[in-house]
Amino acid sequence: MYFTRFSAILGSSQSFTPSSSPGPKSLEARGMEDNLPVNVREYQELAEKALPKMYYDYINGGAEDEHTLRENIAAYGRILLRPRVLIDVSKINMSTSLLGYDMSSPIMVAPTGAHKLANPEGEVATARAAAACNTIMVLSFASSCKIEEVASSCNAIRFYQLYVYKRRDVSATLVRRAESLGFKAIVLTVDTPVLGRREADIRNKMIFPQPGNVVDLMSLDNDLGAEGGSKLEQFARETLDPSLSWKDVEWLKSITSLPILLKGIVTAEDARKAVEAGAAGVIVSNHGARQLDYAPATISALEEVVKAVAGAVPVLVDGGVRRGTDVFKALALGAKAVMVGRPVFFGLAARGEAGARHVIEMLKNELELAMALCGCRSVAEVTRAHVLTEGDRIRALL
Ligand SMILES: Cc1cc2nc3c(=O)[nH]c(=O)nc-3n(C[C@H](O)[C@H](O)[C@H](O)COP(=O)(O)O)c2cc1C
Ligand SMILES: CC(C)CC(=O)C(=O)O
Repeated sequence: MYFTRFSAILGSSQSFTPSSSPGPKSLEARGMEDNLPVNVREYQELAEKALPKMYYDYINGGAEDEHTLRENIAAYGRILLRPRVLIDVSKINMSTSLLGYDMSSPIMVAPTGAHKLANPEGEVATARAAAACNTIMVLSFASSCKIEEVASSCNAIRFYQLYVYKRRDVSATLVRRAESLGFKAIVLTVDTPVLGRREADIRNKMIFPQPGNVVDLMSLDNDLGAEGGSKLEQFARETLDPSLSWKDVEWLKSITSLPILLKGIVTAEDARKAVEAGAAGVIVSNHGARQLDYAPATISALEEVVKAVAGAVPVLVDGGVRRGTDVFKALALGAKAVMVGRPVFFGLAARGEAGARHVIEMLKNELELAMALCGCRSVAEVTRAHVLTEGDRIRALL
């Protein structure tokens, strides 16, 4: 259905094939080929046309007034760049590594649930796109595809995102499966003890397909939502454990030897606790503004967390990254890497695996350009001095 709608938009003969000489200079990488979207915003427009409203609203929406949703993007816009000139930028190296795993750039795929809402191939297509871009994908606990299908779809470095369910055995089983299937880390999401209030989903009576991994492990009420409202909300109420606390990090450590990253931290206090608890990494995230409205924009919270962590573990950030310059700003403020959620989902909805891949490649190309124009030849050369934040401007006036 999605492809039929999309074909009408883009022409059914269009397909994105990787350039034989990949690199920032190729026309395709610059998005100059006929009709291909040239930026994330255009992919979002295509996704909106391709998807049923209920699914587009689920993917795009945020919590309550969507203040934080707007802020996640707007706060990037308030950070200015301080380019340095007359530096030889004929060679730019964007590569980096996380927990010892190499990536071609500091742009990773955030865990987002239910990719079959966007494309029949679901997370298998996303995983292939991430693998083609040599980056790490974090597979959602709420994936449509089974973890085994994704693991066997391609040779890539993958992390596994975990929700702690009331049924601890279900969470524990999936952690063990991830470990045995070669996933390299567990990303424990800590900002969702209960689901945020997503009013578009409530209005649309959002139907959330049961996640592929969960179907066999527990019986869920198929008639969720019979009283109206969002089925996702009822699914979350049935499954998520609101008693999740710091002691559960200990529990998780007791059932896996994989490194554990905590996703959903936006304060210095919690960042310090995460390090004390033995986290191997901290992910500054507000869940794409889908949980607590009026939580800070993640790029505004990043520096506080980076300072609190003081280099003990890597800090990642997600939320609102739509441009390579956003990635650059996050690096300058101390992030080891960024994760992108909706942009990849939009690419997948618009053009399947090719679209998801093109979105990541576009962001990489934009980052490369930003680095060149700021005089940075490697990610290590991107420093705090390359950005001017609102805080900097206020301090300069005092
Ligand atoms: C449709 C959708 C589904 C998501 N599902 C999950 C999930 O299953 N687990 C999780 O930890 N975060 C989930 N997230 C949050 C993302 O991991 C990430 O924090 C967020 O999308 C980043 O913001 P961005 O979409 O602006 O890039 C989801 C986000 C979206 C948009
Ligand atoms: C609660 C999950 C099932 C999905 C999720 O994390 C999300 O929609 O933000």
